[in-house]
Amino acid sequence: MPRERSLSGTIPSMETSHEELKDNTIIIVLGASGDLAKKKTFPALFGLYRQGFLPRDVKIVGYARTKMDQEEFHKRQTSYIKNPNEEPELTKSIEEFKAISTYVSGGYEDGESFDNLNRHLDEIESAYQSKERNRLFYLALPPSVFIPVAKNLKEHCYIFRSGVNRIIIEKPFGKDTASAKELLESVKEHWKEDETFRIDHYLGKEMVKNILVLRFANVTMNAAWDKNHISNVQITFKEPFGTEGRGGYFDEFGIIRDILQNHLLQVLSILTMERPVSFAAEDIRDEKVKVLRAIAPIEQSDCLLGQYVAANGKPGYLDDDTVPPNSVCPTFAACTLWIQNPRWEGVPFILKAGKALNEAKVEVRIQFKDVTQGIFKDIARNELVIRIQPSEAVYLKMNAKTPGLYTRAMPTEMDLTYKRRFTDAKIPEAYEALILDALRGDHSNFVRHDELDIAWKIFTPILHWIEGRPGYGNRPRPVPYPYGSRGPKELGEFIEKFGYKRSDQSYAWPVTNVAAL
Ligand SMILES: NC(=O)C1=CN([C@@H]2O[C@H](COP(=O)(O)OP(=O)(O)OC[C@H]3O[C@@H](n4cnc5c(N)ncnc54)[C@H](OP(=O)(O)O)[C@@H]3O)[C@@H](O)[C@H]2O)C=CC1
Ligand SMILES: O=C1O[C@H](COP(=O)(O)O)[C@@H](O)[C@H](O)[C@H]1O
Repeated sequence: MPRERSLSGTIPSMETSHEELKDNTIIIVLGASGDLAKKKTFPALFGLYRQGFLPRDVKIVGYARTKMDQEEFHKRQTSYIKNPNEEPELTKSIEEFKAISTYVSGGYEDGESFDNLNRHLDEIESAYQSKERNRLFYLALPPSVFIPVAKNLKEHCYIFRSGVNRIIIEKPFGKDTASAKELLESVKEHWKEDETFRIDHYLGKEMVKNILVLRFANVTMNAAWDKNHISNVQITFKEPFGTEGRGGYFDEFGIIRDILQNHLLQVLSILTMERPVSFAAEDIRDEKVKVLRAIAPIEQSDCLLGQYVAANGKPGYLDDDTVPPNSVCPTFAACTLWIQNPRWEGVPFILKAGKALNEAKVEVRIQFKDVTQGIFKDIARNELVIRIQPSEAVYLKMNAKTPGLYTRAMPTEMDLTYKRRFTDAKIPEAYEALILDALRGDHSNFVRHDELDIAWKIFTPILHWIEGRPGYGNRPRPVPYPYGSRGPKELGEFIEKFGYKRSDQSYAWPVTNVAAL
């Protein structure tokens, strides 16, 4: 098994398996009756299967408590697969996908159910020509059963000889530093770090993966990537729908645990880490950990919390029957983080996320400092925007001379919109990319245990404050914002406080009519 050297030259304590699972592999999806499996896992598996990326003769086994026959399982398994017959040049059909998929029902706590699952797996494997057997377990399950399932899989379904076992775990990985530690330790009792793949699906998104290339493959970008050139950074997640139907789950977690502590912090770490020695998983993750360790726990005064209320015919958060009345759970949060290292000292990183907002958008907006005034006055700042979704794009807002017989600057942009630039490219779904990485044994885009620990240390104090734990000061009340709005009305002032300047010069995209200026 190859080992990688870390930056400091020492061998990391965890071993990293790069073995690609090619033959004799079963992918077992636990929680196969649930939402995640239906909406993300099975469509991603089908996407990989039809493009020929799954191991030869792969089999898929669904496992959950719900009792259903194979037909019902196949119906659910394929219910979110859009246009399965599109792209006829791809060889595999949805019928073939169903044919390689079977279902076993059983509980999560009792060993007997897992013995039953194991018998089913043994039966599939009895047809193999060689001794090698590989099992990839995907836990599409609520965290309350992670520990018993990880234990039962190890005790009842693990292959001890001639094969590779891997386990994929979905967030949330705990609720604060202490609970995450407990969860990590319990899973570690049964599964080694190199067998464990902790998914943060934002790490599988094309534009998030692009950040390292944009930064380190371009001298121009890299040269301006520090406190001397950058004034402030916003990493924004906006969803145009509320928590309707999911309020019970959401209320226990809130927007900070749902989005900021994992997805946005991961983006931040890639955006700000130093150049890794190589693209090897441990080199990348070592650098991410280093920068995360330089971030101080978030201050209460650096937070703006909101909760949506009914507007435009849409219900408020508290109108959901599954939400406790008077809940003060934030559905919007903006939190400013500070990195205490020589590159980033003094640059505010504003992480903001909200449900029930005016649009669907995830982007990174890097605002550069003012140019020297004198020959220019009130000129717009440069902004580099990396739009993660929808419609992947990178654009640099920059000033140019207004065409014609004027000497006047105007805001315009250099625009790399993916669908225009790469007309025939198929951008993979995040889950497709990550499941393929797990099959290849590549941990680069998965969360290492120490990353997680530091991520929780940054957020735990404000989470305890929001929960009203003793010793954290007065419990905050989120400010209301209307469903479908940009968020709390206080947001503009909050962002300005950290240096963001909204240009009042007219900016028109995609076309500027000079005659109308
Ligand atoms: N390749 C492409 O597709 C390109 C597209 N464009 C388009 O051009 C338009 C302008 O681009 P851009 O300047 O980047 O984006 P926006 O004008 O949408 O947003 C700029 C910033 O201002 C904030 N903002 C937006 N509306 C308000 C408001 N009413 N009051 C206060 N703050 C506000 C936004 O915050 P928040 O998001 O939190 O509301 C964001 O931080 C956009 O529609 C963009 O999509 C431009 C260049 C290239
Ligand atoms: O993890 C989560 O992410 C989704 C948003 O994912 P995206 O890929 O559609 O951007 C969010 O809706 C959900 O609340 C959260 O748990």
